[in-house]
Amino acid sequence: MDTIFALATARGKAGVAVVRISGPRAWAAAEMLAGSLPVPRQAGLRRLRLAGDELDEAVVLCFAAGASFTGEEVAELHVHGAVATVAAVLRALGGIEGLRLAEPGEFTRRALENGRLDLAQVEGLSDLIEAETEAQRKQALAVLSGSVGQVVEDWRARLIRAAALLEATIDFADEEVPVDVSPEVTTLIDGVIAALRDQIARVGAAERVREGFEVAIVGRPNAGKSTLLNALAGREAAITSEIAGTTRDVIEVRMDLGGLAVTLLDTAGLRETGDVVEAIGVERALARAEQADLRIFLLDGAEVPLLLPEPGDLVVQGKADLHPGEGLTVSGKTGAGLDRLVAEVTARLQDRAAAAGVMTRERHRVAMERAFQALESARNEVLRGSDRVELASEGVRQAARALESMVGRVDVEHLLDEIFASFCIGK
Ligand SMILES: Nc1nc2c(c(=O)[nH]1)N(C=O)[C@@H](CNc1ccc(C(=O)N[C@@H](CCC(=O)O)C(=O)O)cc1)CN2
Ligand SMILES: Nc1nc2c(ncn2[C@@H]2O[C@H](COP(=O)(O)OP(=O)(O)OP(=O)(O)O)[C@@H](O)[C@H]2O)c(=O)[nH]1
Ligand SMILES: [Mg+2]
Repeated sequence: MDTIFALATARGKAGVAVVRISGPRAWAAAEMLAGSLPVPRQAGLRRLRLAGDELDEAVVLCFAAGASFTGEEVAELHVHGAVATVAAVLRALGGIEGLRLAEPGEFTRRALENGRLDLAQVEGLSDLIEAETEAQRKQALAVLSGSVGQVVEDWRARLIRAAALLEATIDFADEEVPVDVSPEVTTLIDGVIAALRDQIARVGAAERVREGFEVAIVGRPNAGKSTLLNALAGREAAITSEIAGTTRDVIEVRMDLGGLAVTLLDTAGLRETGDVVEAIGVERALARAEQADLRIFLLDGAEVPLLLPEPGDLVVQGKADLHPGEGLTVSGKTGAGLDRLVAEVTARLQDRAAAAGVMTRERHRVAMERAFQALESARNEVLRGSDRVELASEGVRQAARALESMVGRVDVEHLLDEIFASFCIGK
């Protein structure tokens, strides 16, 4: 097994940078530079040297094999965060026999291979590193902590028991079976089916928390959509002008609304138009608005053509400084009503986010769907009578295997490259 190393902290100038080394030669490599090592899990201040050349004064931290993030022997060099210092330390490590630079996500891949993390936890760690808002952070941390594995293990244990009960009746098929297991088996299967149905329905909300909700501002040309977007973003993200039909492309602004990641979309003003380019803009506006989680209809007196509000959408009167109206009124120009609008959007999205469950990815949904299908047919076989028990137990075991794929107990090699490709080097 190679010993790998990488900068674990972000690239570029910083107060302190951490270089991580993992593998059988990690301690030996750290000792070559530091002269001596502190006892495991205790920080020690050391001068790092290579062939008499002083590299830095660093804090060194070691973890023993079997008690580290990767499960391997690990050493960390906490050095001054200068670009040149990091470069010198990485160069020094690269010159040591048996050491090589880690690939993106390779430390985490080793943690997975050594059973320190399951596949869902790896996804949680990836999400945690990407987290920009409180809701993303909390959701990712729960997944990293093993919440998916716990739920899957509970379901799996119930299914294994159901399969064992069914198989017991196969073994005793020729003899007199003392008890009819089908009531207990159906109870077990029905319990898991209900739990699956509930969690499947919650994946969508969890995905919105993870990826961010989309909120589209729509309205007629000149309604003040781009001015409103700029006011909400706090910067001039979109061009505004008194000419109707100014915006053509969809303009995206990332925001944090009450801890939720939100992409706010400014769109072309909706109208029938002979202008070819503007017509493309209107098409794009309609397509994105239809996909969005919530639409803000910004009115300037008249109705918005070409698009109807859906339940849950917001209808807002714009240019409140010119014509004060009823209900929710805003002015992108003066800022009047913006706080209320933001509070209203936030509340609606928080309602939807509250439906998020433990499972956070399409991959989880697909696995749960497979398990669900297998259990539905297994349940039918149980109800059809004793000559179908083998099919029933096979269905239950198939469901258990589908669930296990969520945490990676069954073959998942093909997924790993994709997951780790999104990791940064040093993680
Ligand atoms: N300096 C430093 N800080 C860090 C990390 C790190 O690798 N180094 N982490 C990296 O992501 C995170 C902490 N995660 C860690 C997870 C497990 C172990 C670990 O040593 N696990 C052992 C022992 C467990 C225990 O003592 O309770 C194990 O699982 O056997 C260390 C860090 C965040 N902060
Ligand atoms: N008085 C007043 N004028 C506004 C307000 N919001 C926008 N305007 C003006 O209305 C005109 C159109 O504003 P935009 O924000 O470009 O309108 P839009 O809806 O993005 O227009 P299109 O991109 O063409 O669809 C500009 O002259 C703005 O200065 C407002 O709240 N009050
Ligand atoms: Mg505009």
